[in-house]
This record gives sequence, C-alpha cells and structure tokens, in this order.
Amino acid sequence: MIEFEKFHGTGNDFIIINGLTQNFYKYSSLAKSICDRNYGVGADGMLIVESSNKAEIKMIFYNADGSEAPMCGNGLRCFSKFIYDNEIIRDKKFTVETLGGVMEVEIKLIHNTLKHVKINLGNPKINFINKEVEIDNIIYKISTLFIGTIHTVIKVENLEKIPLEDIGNKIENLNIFPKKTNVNFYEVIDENNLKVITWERGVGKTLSCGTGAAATAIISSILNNTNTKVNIHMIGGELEVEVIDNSVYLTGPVDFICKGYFNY
Ligand SMILES: N[C@H](CCC[C@H](N)C(=O)O)C(=O)O
Repeated sequence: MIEFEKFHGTGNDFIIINGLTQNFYKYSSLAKSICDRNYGVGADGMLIVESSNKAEIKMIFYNADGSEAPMCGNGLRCFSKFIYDNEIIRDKKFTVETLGGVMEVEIKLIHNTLKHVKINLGNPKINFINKEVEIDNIIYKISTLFIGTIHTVIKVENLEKIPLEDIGNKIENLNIFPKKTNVNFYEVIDENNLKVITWERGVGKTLSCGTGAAATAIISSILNNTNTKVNIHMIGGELEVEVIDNSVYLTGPVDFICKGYFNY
C-alpha cells in the first residue's frame, strides 16, 4: 500500500507521495496506475518528495501517461502546500530542486491556512516566435519556449472554435519537436487578461497549466504588448503571472482534496 495525498491547483490535479518515508521503485508505472481515472485514483500527474543536495527539497514529476517531465507549475504549487502542511519545511519561503532547475516558492496563509502559493519559474528561453506551420491546410503561427518545461503558444481569435484534442495532439507531435511539446491556445481579452486552453504532453486536455500560463503571458507580452503582469483565465480557474527582469512569477490558489492508501 502506498500512502498518498491528492491536491489541485485551479483544477490541475496531482497525487503527491512522500518518498522520504516510503520506498518504492518504478515511478513511471506507478504514475500510470495511480493517475488512471477509472482503475486508479485519478490525476493529471504524480509528484514525489525526495531529499535534495541542491535545494531544501526535491520534487520529481510524472505525467499521467507515465512520462517524466522536468517541471510543473501547478504541481509545484501543490507540492509546496504538501511540504508545508506536513511540516517537512515550515518556512514561508523555500527552494525546490526540479529537473527544470531550482525553483523558489513562497506560501501565503489566510487565517493560518495555506491557500495561495507563488513560485519563481526563472528565466524563459525562447526557441522561436511566430513560426508558420501548416496543419490540415490551415497555417498556425506558433511560438515555442522553455520555462521549466517546453511550451508552444498560439494566438487565436476565438478559443471556442479550436478543436483542442485534434489540433493539440498534432502540434504536440510535430517532427520539429523530438521530445514533443505542451500546447497552449490563447485569446487576448484586454491588456491585463488572457484566456488560455492547454493541451498537455503526456496528459491531454487539462483544466489549467501553470507553466503554460507563464509561457502564454511571456509570448503575449512580446507579440501583443499585453502587460508584464496579467491574469490568466483557464478552464479551471485564474492564475496570475508577473514577469520581472529575468524571473517569471506564477501565483494562484491550491487545495487539498483527500488522503488515502493506494493498493499497489
Ligand atoms: N500542468 C503543468 C505542466 C506539466 C507539463 C507536462 N505535461 C510536460 O510534459 O512538460 C503546470 O502546471 O505547469
């Protein structure tokens, strides 16, 4: 039996397992089983707590299909609540090692309960902006960058007209992306507000994506002159992204859902 807790950040849901107190192997197949929405607990991803020699704690992250990914913004925000509420670290600011680099987190308490987490995703690395690709006779202008993990961002006029599953999948698997990509479509509401839907590598459609929100805010500020501090409206809720110098800050709510034992 594996003890786990489940959290969500704006509807992006995660299983978190304390690897400091439990030993188990084959994370990839465990992620696939535990994240399965019919035969498992159900989640977009699985996070494991491990000790670190580069930061105060380490987060390991797997997508629901069992693939390992370097970073997850909403996942890191949920992970921070797990760490604080389980008294693994009791400071309001701490550092977390991920495969995408060491990230700074800052927790926010409301009446002594951890409700919001702000994370610093570091410095984005832009691969290309507005590259034209043709899919099913339609030209899409895609922009790709690395912000903890790989994201492709595409501006559209009307999100409701986007067949996310079909086109998200095709862009994820374009041969210019040997390791695939996460895909975000966005609409500009005004200079302070963007609406975003995300197709995640290794998961599919999710209700929210933290690094995707950050990636979209960065590309939109370059292409549309939207502000460097914006609200990102995702299906599952709202996130705030702020770009200051070479850092991208992501802030939003996190919630504990349940705790239990997985039969594995
Ligand atoms: N949902 C996550 C991103 C997961 C990225 C993952 N699907 C990948 O393969 O890179 C977030 O909140 O940032």
